Amino acid sequence: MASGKFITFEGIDGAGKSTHIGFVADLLRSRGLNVVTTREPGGTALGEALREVLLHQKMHLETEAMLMFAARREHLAQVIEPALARGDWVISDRFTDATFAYQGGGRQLPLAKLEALEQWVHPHLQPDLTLLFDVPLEVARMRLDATRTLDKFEQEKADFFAATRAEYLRRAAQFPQRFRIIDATRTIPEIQQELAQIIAALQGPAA
Ligand SMILES: Nc1ncnc2c1ncn2[C@@H]1O[C@H](COP(=O)(O)OP(=O)(O)O)[C@@H](O)[C@H]1O
Ligand SMILES: Cc1cn([C@H]2C[C@H](O)[C@@H](COP(=O)(O)OP(=O)(O)O)O2)c(=O)[nH]c1=O
Repeated sequence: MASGKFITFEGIDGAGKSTHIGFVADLLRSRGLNVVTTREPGGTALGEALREVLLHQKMHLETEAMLMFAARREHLAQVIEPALARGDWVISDRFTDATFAYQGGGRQLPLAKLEALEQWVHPHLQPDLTLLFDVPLEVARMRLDATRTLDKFEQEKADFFAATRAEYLRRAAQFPQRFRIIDATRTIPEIQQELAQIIAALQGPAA
């Protein structure tokens, strides 16, 4: 059986990543592949309950980081690992890079602590492809303001998002083999055209 791949979507709030998840999933499904779409924090009943707490309650920074990884542990056990074991493709709206970017970059938690949690929770698994939707802060903020009531993270100030974005870009440079930086200031059709090319290259001609 062909083995499925694990694709993650990342970026600061308002970059536009959620807009494109359905497009990429449909692209893969149209080629006969089984695709599971999911999100973090969340993806399981417990994970969604933790998401409610994480997005709306104030807490110690280390509690926040550990709850992100607790939700992830459940998500891996219940959704991601079984799907990959079946040969399905998995698309997750955020994964561990988000913890490095938000809790590490944005909130300045030492990265070594996050690396320790990562080693604990998924020592042997990394995404096959991480699509980093990158936009300047002002663009992201404008897109967010236009659409919704802001949660705990979305209410953070510009310097928080500058540090979050910088950590995402630092990780993209650190792991160039799995990251693709998407210039998300472009129009949705332009971005979709690039996504289609990236997915075609990932999938290979024979699939
Ligand atoms: N390339 C784009 N150009 C203009 N608006 C966009 C673009 N991509 C997304 N949007 C809009 O920006 C808002 C935030 O997009 P969303 O995908 O929810 O962001 P994210 O998931 O990264 O927080 C939505 O209203 C969406 O329609
Ligand atoms: C997965 C993850 C998300 N987050 C934050 C980023 C987002 O602000 C928030 C929820 O992510 P997201 O689902 O992208 O929000 P929305 O549905 O509003 O677009 O959680 C972290 O701070 N650390 C993490 O590890």
